Amino acid sequence: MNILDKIVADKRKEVDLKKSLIPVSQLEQSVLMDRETASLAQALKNSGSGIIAEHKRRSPSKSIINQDLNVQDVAMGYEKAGVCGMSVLTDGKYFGGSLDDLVLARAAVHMPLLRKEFIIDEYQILEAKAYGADVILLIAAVLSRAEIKSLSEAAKKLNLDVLLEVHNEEEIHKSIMPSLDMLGVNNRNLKTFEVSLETSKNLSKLIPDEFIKVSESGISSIDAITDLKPYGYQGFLIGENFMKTDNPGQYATEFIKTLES
Ligand SMILES: O=C(O)c1ccccc1NCC(=O)[C@H](O)[C@H](O)COP(=O)(O)O
Repeated sequence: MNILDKIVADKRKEVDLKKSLIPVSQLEQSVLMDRETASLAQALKNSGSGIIAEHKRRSPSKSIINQDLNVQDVAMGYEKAGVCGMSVLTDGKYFGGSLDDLVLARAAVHMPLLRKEFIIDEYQILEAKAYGADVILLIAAVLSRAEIKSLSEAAKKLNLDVLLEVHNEEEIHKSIMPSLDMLGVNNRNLKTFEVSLETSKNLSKLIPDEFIKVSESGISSIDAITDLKPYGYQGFLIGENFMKTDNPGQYATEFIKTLES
């Protein structure tokens, strides 16, 4: 069983339990359900840097990255740096995140927030909205075309943007549909955890122009971004490179300043 299959098997149990503890009717009472969402796709279109900065305490590939930071400080630092949006990992078991992280970030900033989660059920999309997200992630490797359609359409009904993540050509062909806003190519091989920007480069030509292209994982330098831009990428999701520092917001500020100079 690969890591994604393991994560998803655990997630199914978690979602079933949560559905019995917190019914949909309770999620629907969140004051954040009526909040006007901000579009990450639009922010990326209008941006020179295209940075989406992630809050990530640990990961299956790197174990501990940084457990000493306050998510609100990180969010405010990223917003001040001028990133287009923030990705908040909400999985607890493998990434040390939570929905509390999402709602705390929401309380601290106005920029678009992506709920970075392994979404397999519409319930998690309602949770995303109820806890302050503007964007959800769908991972093609763990969903059928019919699931991608129903989940992305459910997100659009809540005015959430949809970022669909792919790892290969087959996943792109399976997934293309109008209810997606952004196509993210993940550079991390989930069997070996190796990262290669060649994945983004090779798959770029298969992504239709109407979708904003995002390159995800393993981006650790300005050169990487300069290298990817000619392939049509307008978004760059960066986690570990920012989070391994003592002050991710300050680091992101310097990074964006250099990128835009
Ligand atoms: O990061 C991992 O080890 C990982 C393992 C299994 C599934 C997903 C994983 N990461 C989620 C992400 O997509 C990344 O956190 C995100 O793209 C940022 O990557 P990085 O800049 O390399 O931290």
